[in-house]
Amino acid sequence: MRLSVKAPAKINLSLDVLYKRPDGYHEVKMVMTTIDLADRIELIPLPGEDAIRIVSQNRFVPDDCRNLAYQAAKLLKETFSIREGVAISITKHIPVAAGLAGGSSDAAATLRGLNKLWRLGLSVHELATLGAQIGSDVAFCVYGGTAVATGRGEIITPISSPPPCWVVLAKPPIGVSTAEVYRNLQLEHVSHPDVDVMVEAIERQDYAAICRSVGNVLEEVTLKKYPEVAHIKEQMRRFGADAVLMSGSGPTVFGLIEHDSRMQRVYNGLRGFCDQVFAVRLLGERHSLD
Ligand SMILES: C[C@](O)(CO)[C@H](O)COP(=O)(O)OP(=O)(O)OC[C@H]1O[C@@H](n2ccc(N)nc2=O)[C@H](O)[C@@H]1O
Ligand SMILES: Nc1ncnc2c1ncn2[C@@H]1O[C@H](COP(=O)(O)OP(=O)(O)OP(=O)(O)O)[C@@H](O)[C@H]1O
Repeated sequence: MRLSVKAPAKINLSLDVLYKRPDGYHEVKMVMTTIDLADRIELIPLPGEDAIRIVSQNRFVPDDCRNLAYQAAKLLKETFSIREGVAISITKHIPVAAGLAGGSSDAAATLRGLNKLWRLGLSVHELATLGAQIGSDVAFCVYGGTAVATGRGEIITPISSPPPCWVVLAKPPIGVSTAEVYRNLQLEHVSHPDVDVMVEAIERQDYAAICRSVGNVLEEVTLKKYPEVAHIKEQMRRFGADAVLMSGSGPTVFGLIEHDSRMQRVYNGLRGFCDQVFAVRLLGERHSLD
């Protein structure tokens, strides 16, 4: 039996960093939500072969132990002494190194899928705890939907999904190192978004208040190094997006837009000067994962 699993991207509607921890990670508080831009993971059993193989046509995706989906399969195999092999075919739609948690979502989808394929019977919480060993964003990606993430990002509290809207994404042709962005963050010099105000706006289903409350403390770091990200933000605003923000450590910028005609204008406008532009719906709900 082969299994197909959807691996959606995330955006950070609000991202605050509280302090740097003794273990080198940063304590964060953020609101994350899934969007309908997804990789497709296929899990294919390898009878009589105790191996993990990664298959991908995308030249930016490693096909060895550096791949986060590989690490997810290895973690389950080792933790539960599984002697079965699996090929993991990854069809990439999420841009790589974009701030959209593409690799993390592939790892999370692999955990969810192998839990079924190998009949492990693990709960979402157990899968998320395992996922956190692979990367800070993996726990959220296991849950999907909309959640507040705290700790280094691995403590997940699901919340209501925001009201539906369009999300237009634009990624300039640069890759950003998450570690470097955190390293260059000067906490005493940045303005902090109010994550609680965002959560309340979502709970009230107040679209205008959600748009007013978006904020990302990492934005200043990436904008300073890559002026093209600031340019995309300006253009997205000019074309009429209701709210504009960089996702995660960047460089992808997203715009929230309520009306179809406005979405079309923003999308077409950005296509004029940016290669990677997507217009997708906010998923927000957990049941949209499979
Ligand atoms: C920027 C975000 O994508 C927002 O959702 C995440 O905070 C980053 O999550 P991620 O890419 O899964 O990050 P990891 O792979 O765990 O860590 C990459 C590097 O980012 C830094 N890092 C990450 C998370 C965190 N809370 N504090 C950090 O300082 C660390 O230097 C770490 O070595
Ligand atoms: N399955 C995967 N898909 C894409 N990249 C992967 C994968 N596994 C490992 N990688 C590596 O991870 C690096 C970061 O890619 P990814 O797309 O996950 O970044 P990101 O979206 O910025 O992540 P985050 O938002 O979690 O910080 C890539 O440069 C690539 O070498």
